[in-house]
Amino acid sequence: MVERPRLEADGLVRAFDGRRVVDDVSLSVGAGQILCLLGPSGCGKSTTLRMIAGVEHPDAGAIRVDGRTVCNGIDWVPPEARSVGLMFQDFALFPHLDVAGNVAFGLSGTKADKRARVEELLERVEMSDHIASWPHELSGGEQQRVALARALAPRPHVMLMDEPFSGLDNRLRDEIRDHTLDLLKEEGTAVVLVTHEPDEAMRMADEIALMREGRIVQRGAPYNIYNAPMDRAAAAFFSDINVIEGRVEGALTETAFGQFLAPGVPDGTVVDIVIRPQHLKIDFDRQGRGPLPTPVEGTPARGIVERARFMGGESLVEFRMEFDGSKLVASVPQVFLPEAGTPLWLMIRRDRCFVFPRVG
Ligand SMILES: Nc1ncnc2c1ncn2[C@@H]1O[C@H](COP(=O)(O)OP(=O)(O)OP(=O)(O)O)[C@@H](O)[C@H]1O
Repeated sequence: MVERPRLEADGLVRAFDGRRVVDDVSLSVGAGQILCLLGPSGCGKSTTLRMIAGVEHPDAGAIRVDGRTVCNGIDWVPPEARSVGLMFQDFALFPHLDVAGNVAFGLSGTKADKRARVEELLERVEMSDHIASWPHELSGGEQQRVALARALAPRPHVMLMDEPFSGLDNRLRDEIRDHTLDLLKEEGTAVVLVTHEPDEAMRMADEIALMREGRIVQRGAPYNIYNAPMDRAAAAFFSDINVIEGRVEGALTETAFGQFLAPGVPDGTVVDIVIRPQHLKIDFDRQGRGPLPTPVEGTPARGIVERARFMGGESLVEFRMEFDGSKLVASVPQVFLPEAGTPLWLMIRRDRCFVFPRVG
């Protein structure tokens, strides 16, 4: 039997001043699954989350938690009765309650039951030593861990998180993210996480839903979204990109790097051939001679190094291409800092580039 999703939303719409900021958004999340709503500022991520939480009324659409309708234009279940936990960046702890009091806040049952759940969760977020501390005595990361324990304490079926880690410094953020991920998986909570950071989505998500102007424009596993973006903007959202212009003739585009396939694209269409810096291959050892063309890597083209920078995990080398003076950037996963003015041959992995008809 197929397990029913814990959270389902169908056709959510929300307009402000006649403008649809959420426009027909549907999603479903299973137990222990993390869905990331990813997109630029203002694309409607938070409004979607707020509708699921029940603090914003949709103009249209339905929401179900474990198959129970919590909102559909007729029925309305208030936020506190939806079995939905919330964790936001500025979701502060109650300053007048100690750590135990904060985590116990939403719990019902006997005093002993509540105490047991508080202790269990604090142990899992490694905050047992702080059970009697006050919020102001904790660091930002510690407060975040208590907030996570508090949100999970009532065993919500669905957890909604809006940029929950953005207030933390980098090192702490990675640690807390991993911790949070483990805990959410263990609890089997269905999670919707809102973020505008692709790195965060790649790290946390089982599925990414890419949003743009109120709509989900692409969804899939992080690997698929990264490796098969729907258009140039989707590719550019995840990393810097290089773009080579081409014009289609007979389902092919002729460029200085050889031919690229453009199946189904009408003749005369201008296309963008998009390639990420790590897939632009530098041919290191040719003493001025380019390598022979291959079916996978096409024809080599020569560029002159303009600048090379070491970024820690990679070197970024900027080239001015001889064929048209355009700029291309290659990423090399090691220290590689050629002098400005050095000519080098570049090749493009055919299986790593995307060909999109140019928009606008
Ligand atoms: N209560 C409101 N009244 C009017 N406009 C609103 C209201 N809430 C949100 N908006 C507008 O709706 C659009 C979407 O906002 P939303 O907060 O959902 O975007 P977001 O993708 O979460 O952005 P961010 O990452 O910046 O939080 C924005 O243009 C915002 O100004």
